[in-house]
Amino acid sequence: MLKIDLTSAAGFLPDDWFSSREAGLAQARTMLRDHSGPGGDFTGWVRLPEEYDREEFARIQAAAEKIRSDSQVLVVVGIGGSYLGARAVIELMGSADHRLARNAPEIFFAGNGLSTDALCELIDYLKDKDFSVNVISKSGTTTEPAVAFRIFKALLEERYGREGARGRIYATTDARKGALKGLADSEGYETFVVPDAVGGRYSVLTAVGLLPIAAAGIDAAALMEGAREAMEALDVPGADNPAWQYAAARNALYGAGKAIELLVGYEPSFRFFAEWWKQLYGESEGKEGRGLFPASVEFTADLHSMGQYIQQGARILMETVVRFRTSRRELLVPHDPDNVDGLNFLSGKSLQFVAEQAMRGTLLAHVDGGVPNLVVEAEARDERTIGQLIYFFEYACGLSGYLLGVNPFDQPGVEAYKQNMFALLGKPGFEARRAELELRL
Ligand SMILES: O=P(O)(O)OC[C@H]1O[C@](O)(CO)[C@@H](O)[C@@H]1O
Repeated sequence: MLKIDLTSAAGFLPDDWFSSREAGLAQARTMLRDHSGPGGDFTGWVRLPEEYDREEFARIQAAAEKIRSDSQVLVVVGIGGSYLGARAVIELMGSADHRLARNAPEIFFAGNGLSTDALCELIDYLKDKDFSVNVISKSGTTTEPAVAFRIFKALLEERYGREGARGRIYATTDARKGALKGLADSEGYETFVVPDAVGGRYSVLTAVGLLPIAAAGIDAAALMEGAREAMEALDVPGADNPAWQYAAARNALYGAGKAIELLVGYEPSFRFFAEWWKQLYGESEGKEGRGLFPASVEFTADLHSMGQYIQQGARILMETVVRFRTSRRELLVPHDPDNVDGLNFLSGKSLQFVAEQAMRGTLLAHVDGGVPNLVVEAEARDERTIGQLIYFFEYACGLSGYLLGVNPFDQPGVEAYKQNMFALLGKPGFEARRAELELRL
C-alpha cells in the first residue's frame, strides 16, 4: 500500500495538527460509510471497488475487445469527470508523449472544449482510420460533449451507414434519464451506466473510466483490485491511515495560511493524473469562499519555470509530491573520455539515481524556502498502484471536504457560466437573461 511521508511538512504543522482533527476525521469516516453526511446520496463510490457490477464489468471487457478488433482509434467524448479519469490512467500507464507499443487503438479525447481547430484536426486524422466512439455524459445534457457527439455520430453514419454506426457507438450515461439515454435507447447503442450515487469526478472506476481504459489495453481488473486494497486499508481509523494524515495535514496547512496546493509529479505521463486530481479537489472543496486552490507542476521541467516562484514568491504554497519508487527500465549516464561537460562524476549512474537526488534536493530547498512538502510514496507505474492512488485521493478528498465543513459532492458554482452561455446562445427560456447580459457586453 502507498504511504505518505510528512517529514518535510512537520516544521509547518502545529503540534495538535492531527489530534485536534481526529474526532472530525472519525465523524467524516462514519458519514462516508453511512452515506449520512452532506451530499451522502453521492457517496456510492466509497464501496465501489468491492461492490461494482460484475455483469457490466464483463460487458465492458467484451466491448473493449470489440473496439480493439475493429477500430484503429477510439474517440472518447466527454468533459470533466467524464473524461479526466480515463485520460489520467491511460497516460500514466503509457506516456504523455509516445503511444504504447501495444495492439490497442489510439485513444483520442474530444468534447472537452469548444475548439473548432482541435476538432477539425481530429476529424482530418480519422479520414483514413476505422474508429469507434464512446460518448460519456452522466447528465446527458452537457453542451460541449453533446455538440461533439453530433459531429462524430454524423461522421460514423456517413462512413459506415446508420446500422454500422450503431455498432461503433458506446454510450455511458445515467441508467434511466437524460437526453443521451433517450437517444441511446432509440438508436439501440450499447449503453453503460454512471451510477446515480457516483458523481462525475468520482466516476473513474465505473464504466466512465473503465471502458476507455480497457480499450487502451490496460488491465482494468488489476486497477479495481488496487482500489479495493486501498479501500480496505483506508477504512482503518487512526493516525497511521495515510488518507487521514493527508486530509488532516492539508487542512492544518490551509488553516496556517497556505492557499494553494501544488500536486507535483516527476513523470511527464503524470500530467493528466494531476488534471484529474485538480477537478476532484477543486469541485469538491472550492465553495463557500473556502478551499485550497489545487494546481500542479511537473518536475524537473517546471523547476526551470515555476521553480523561482515556488522558492521565493508569496508564501502561500504547499506541495504534495507523488513519487514512484521504481522506474520501469534502467538508463545509465554514459562515460565520455573527453569529459567536456564535466559530468563524468555521473558516469555509470542511473538516470533514476540522478532523478532521486534532484527530488531530494528540491524537497529540502522548497522546505527551506517556506513551502511544506507532503510526499505520497507509490510503488510502480502499474495498474494496481494507480488503483490505490485513485482511491486514496478520492477517499482523502471526502474526508478533507467534511473536515473543511463543505459538501464535497456538489458543484453549484459551475452552473453560472452555463446559464450565461445558454442565454447568449439563444436557448429558449433564457430570453430575459440574454437581454440583460447583452446590455453588459
Ligand atoms: O457527465 P456530464 O453530466 O456531462 O458532466 C461533465 C462534468 O460537468 C460538470 O457537471 C460540471 O459542469 C462536472 O461535475 C462533470 O464532471
